[in-house]
Amino acid sequence: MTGPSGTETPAAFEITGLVVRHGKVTAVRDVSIASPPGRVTALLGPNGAGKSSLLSVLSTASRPDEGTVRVFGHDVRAEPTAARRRLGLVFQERTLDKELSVERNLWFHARLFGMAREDARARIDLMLDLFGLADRRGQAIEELSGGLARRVEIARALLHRPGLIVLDEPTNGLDPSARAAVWADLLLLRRELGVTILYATHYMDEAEYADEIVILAKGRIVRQGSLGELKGSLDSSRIVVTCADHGAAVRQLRTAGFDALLEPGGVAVHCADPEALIAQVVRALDVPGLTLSVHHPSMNDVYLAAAGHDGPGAGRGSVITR
Ligand SMILES: Nc1ncnc2c1ncn2[C@@H]1O[C@H](COP(=O)(O)OP(=O)(O)OP(=O)(O)O)[C@@H](O)[C@H]1O
Repeated sequence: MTGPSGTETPAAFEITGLVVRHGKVTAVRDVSIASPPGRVTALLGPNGAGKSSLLSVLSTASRPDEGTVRVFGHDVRAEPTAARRRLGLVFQERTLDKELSVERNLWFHARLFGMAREDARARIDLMLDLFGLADRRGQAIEELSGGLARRVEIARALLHRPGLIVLDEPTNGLDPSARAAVWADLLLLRRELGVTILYATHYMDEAEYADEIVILAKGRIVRQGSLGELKGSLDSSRIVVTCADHGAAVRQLRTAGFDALLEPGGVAVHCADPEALIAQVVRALDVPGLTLSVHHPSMNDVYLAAAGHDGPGAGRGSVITR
């Protein structure tokens, strides 16, 4: 990738032709993904799709069976220590020492990464401030809520100034308000520190924070793109009509030239731009108790279509305009 000065700047991560096997199981099959610095990438996929196996190789915890993986230009196989120094990791299992204070946990991490005492002290203060943890510095981890402990883990992952933070299901087990707080932290990091983020999640709403979404199934990439691109690839925007006589509504709409379908929630008119057609749909109908609503595909529709299921409206016909 070319930097602002015209010099080549390495990708934050670059995964090429990655294959990961666990004995006879092939968990990741020929996956290639890259990210420039500063981008947020989400990995989605059902259980067993290969997300953790991919993140484990990227984090240098396990080795690739085939392909290459680089972190800021450092090959994880040839230069694992250099790659590791550019990485901040937050994994599913909690790795804080529960009996130690917030500050001691951060301190041990800083020393493990060879940070000088003065630098470590200043950086710990900065992270505690940034994450709203300054008044908790002396508290033992076991006294904190799950959401706060997760914040400490994220603060710790950032201490040694990594350019890339990798999170495997960072909000797993947290309640909705703690999840929202973790995401506020992550988006702040990106804004304030320009950190590149790669995360795996099962929550569809969390995928919407990403610039790039990669959906894996059975070890392969089945969809990839921005949220807008992925939603645009689905033909499931629609106007939904409910009224006292759905049969009459279908007949009237078809007479008017619309491709109307009777669906569980009412009568659907699938089209690329529902807002532009809604007035024509209203004019075509003469039925009691009429209500109309506009639906656009959600991340859930994208995910279900990619995982091989029919989402609401996925793959259905679009409107025939008059
Ligand atoms: N240590 C292991 N030994 C054997 N098989 C494994 C091991 N780790 C993962 N697998 C298998 O590899 C495949 C991919 O698993 P992986 O954990 O990478 O998927 P995942 O997408 O992270 O799933 P989840 O969302 O459940 O965490 C699965 O079939 C899994 O059973």
